[in-house]
Amino acid sequence: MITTKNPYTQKELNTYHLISDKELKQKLELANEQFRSWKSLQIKDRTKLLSKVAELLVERKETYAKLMTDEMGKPITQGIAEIEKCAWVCGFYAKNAENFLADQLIEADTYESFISYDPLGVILAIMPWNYPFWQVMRFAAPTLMAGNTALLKHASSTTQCAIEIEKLFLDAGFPEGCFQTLLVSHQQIEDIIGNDIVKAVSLTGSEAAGRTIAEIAGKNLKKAVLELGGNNACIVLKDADLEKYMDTMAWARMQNAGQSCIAAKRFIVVEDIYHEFLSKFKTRIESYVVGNPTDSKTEVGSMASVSLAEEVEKQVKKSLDNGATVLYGNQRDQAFYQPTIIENVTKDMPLFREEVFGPVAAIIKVKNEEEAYQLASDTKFGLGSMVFTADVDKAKRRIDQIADGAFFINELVKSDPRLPFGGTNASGYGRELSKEGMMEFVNVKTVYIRK
Ligand SMILES: O=CCCC(=O)O
Repeated sequence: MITTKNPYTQKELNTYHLISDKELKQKLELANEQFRSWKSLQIKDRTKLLSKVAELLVERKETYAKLMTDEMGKPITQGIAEIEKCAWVCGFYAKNAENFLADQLIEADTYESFISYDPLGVILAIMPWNYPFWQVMRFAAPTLMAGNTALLKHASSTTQCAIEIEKLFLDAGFPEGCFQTLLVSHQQIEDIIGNDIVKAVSLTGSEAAGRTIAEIAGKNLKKAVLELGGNNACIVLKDADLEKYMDTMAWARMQNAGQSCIAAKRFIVVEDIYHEFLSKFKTRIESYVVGNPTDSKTEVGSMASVSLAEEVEKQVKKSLDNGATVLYGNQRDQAFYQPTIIENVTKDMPLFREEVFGPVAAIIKVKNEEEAYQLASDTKFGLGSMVFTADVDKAKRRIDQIADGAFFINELVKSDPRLPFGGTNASGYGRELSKEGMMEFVNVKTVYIRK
């Protein structure tokens, strides 16, 4: 049984029953059966359906945003923006899928040779609560367009979002079984991955979840794409344009109440600009409208649950016990955590070492640029890094030293349907979005013809 709760009001929302093993078997068989006809459909027909999904998303954006606000506390305006981004990713793959999937001729020592991109079959997605629509749609759009069918195990706290997403595909005209939401237990997930019908798994979630799913997938020789946690550094060099980029830097941490894998978690600031940065950063953080996520003026709402906020509180407390200091904020009321700035953070503290999934900016002062880059990469995670500097050419010379999946100069790390998205090391492997993301769940088949 799943019970959902509004994190801001603490009111219970709904209860749901998990499906039985027998129902699960039927759903898996339906997905497999549908795969046979779905993969044979002309790509043009598949893309028409995805364009319809994009249309419905735009039509229903207020309803879906309200649902996210209720289930996980996302401010309503950020929910609307999330749904618009979902429509964008659907439009992007509707436009580009045919081109991405076209046979690729490769000259070899024969009459004809080429690569053909075939779907794999039924793909399982395990998705988290922080971007309940976006993370599902960025998986589903390329995966379905490639001719696969999809199963979704969503975070239980966003169960109604999961149900609505299945309905969205059906309403757009996708045949039954193309996209199904599964309300299942952890034990059932293991059975699903082990089932011969399921060919691969995509997980967006924590490092711990990644290790578990990778182990199950590995044992069953199933491909996995893992998009896990991050501990992105935001490097601020002495020539950074603070006037121009302060909003971007602050938002890099506070978007979605800090609950983003790609948020700027560690601000590494060179001493020459430290005081100016901190004073401007504090002014910006103080100015955020916080509180009720249903209010269209709210910028930082509630976190997604009391336990998540308590976890952040513990990480902050341990860091304060070790010498860090509060510059601003650090009040918690149930699931609401005030935007917070913590100074004097050092390498040994949870605020430096661990992923902090809430609205807390850790500030680290360094002597120079060299030390800044060195500390930025001193993490087991590898989702992305960002640097703010006027000398873009110099920053570009650092590209090959950044072992992350992304390096953004004068911009916050963000996802974009046109660009690959994913991490290295403890942030996982594989890519989502762009052509690369679509290629994760296809059979890259060599065709070789003699005549
Ligand atoms: O938590 C992951 C970040 C989601 C995104 O912005 O694409």
